[in-house]
Amino acid sequence: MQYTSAVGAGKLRRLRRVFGDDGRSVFVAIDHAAYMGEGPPLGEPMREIAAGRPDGVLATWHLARAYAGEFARSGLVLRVDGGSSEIGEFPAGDTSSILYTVEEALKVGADCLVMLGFPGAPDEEKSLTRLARVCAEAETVGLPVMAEMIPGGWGRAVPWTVENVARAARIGAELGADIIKTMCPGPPEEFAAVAEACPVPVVALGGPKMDNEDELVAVAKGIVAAGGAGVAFGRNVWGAEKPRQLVERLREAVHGPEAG
Ligand SMILES: O=C[C@H](O)COP(=O)(O)O
Repeated sequence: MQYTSAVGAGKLRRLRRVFGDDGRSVFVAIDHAAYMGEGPPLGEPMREIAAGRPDGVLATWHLARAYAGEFARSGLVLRVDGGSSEIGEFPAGDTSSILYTVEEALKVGADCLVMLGFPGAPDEEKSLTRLARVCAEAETVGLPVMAEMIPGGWGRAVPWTVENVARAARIGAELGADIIKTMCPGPPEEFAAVAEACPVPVVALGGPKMDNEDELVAVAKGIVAAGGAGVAFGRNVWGAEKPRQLVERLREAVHGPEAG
């Protein structure tokens, strides 16, 4: 029998809570209302998402508490940065802080933490320092961290090139993150360069709502085919007419037919 440290075992168990046996995951992001303006509708739509059995949900403190029962079978990825309602997708300047300690996150049942990193932004040192500090602290209690890496462009006009997204993902991993969430820089095939460059699993974020669900499901399939570990979609799921069915379709796209 081979023993691992207690915190190592804790991290392993928590990572298993947010990934399937195949090492892939369908995360649903429901944390928008705290910092991105419009957020997911409460009540029945939340229960609908939960009924689709996402592998994990990216949630705020409130949603983690309010829907603890509904999402008990999905891993909880707690948003720990924020404190400004102007963070959005493209911050003019970094106004974010760390809101919760790792102990508080454990109390609410977090299996993982999520926070943003903006490498290549003019004030990148703020978010990258926060990320590194939280990763180091979370490591001491065996709590994984998902870094949402949004490249700022390193002074160039077009920030989301394949090279920049791959570089951003790698930076997140180097600073200590266990999972990277980042954008797909173009067609899903291009995610291969991002996944290959990164030593930890990378999942693709969703972005604004698409008109066609078939296309969204095809993107999820393409991400996995390109070596991505899955998807973390928000608006496209909670904005769907039938969120439960969409989560099931995404599960099938990411994990294969028996998972749907
Ligand atoms: O955690 C929040 C997400 O980054 C936003 O998700 P979304 O772009 O798929 O709506």
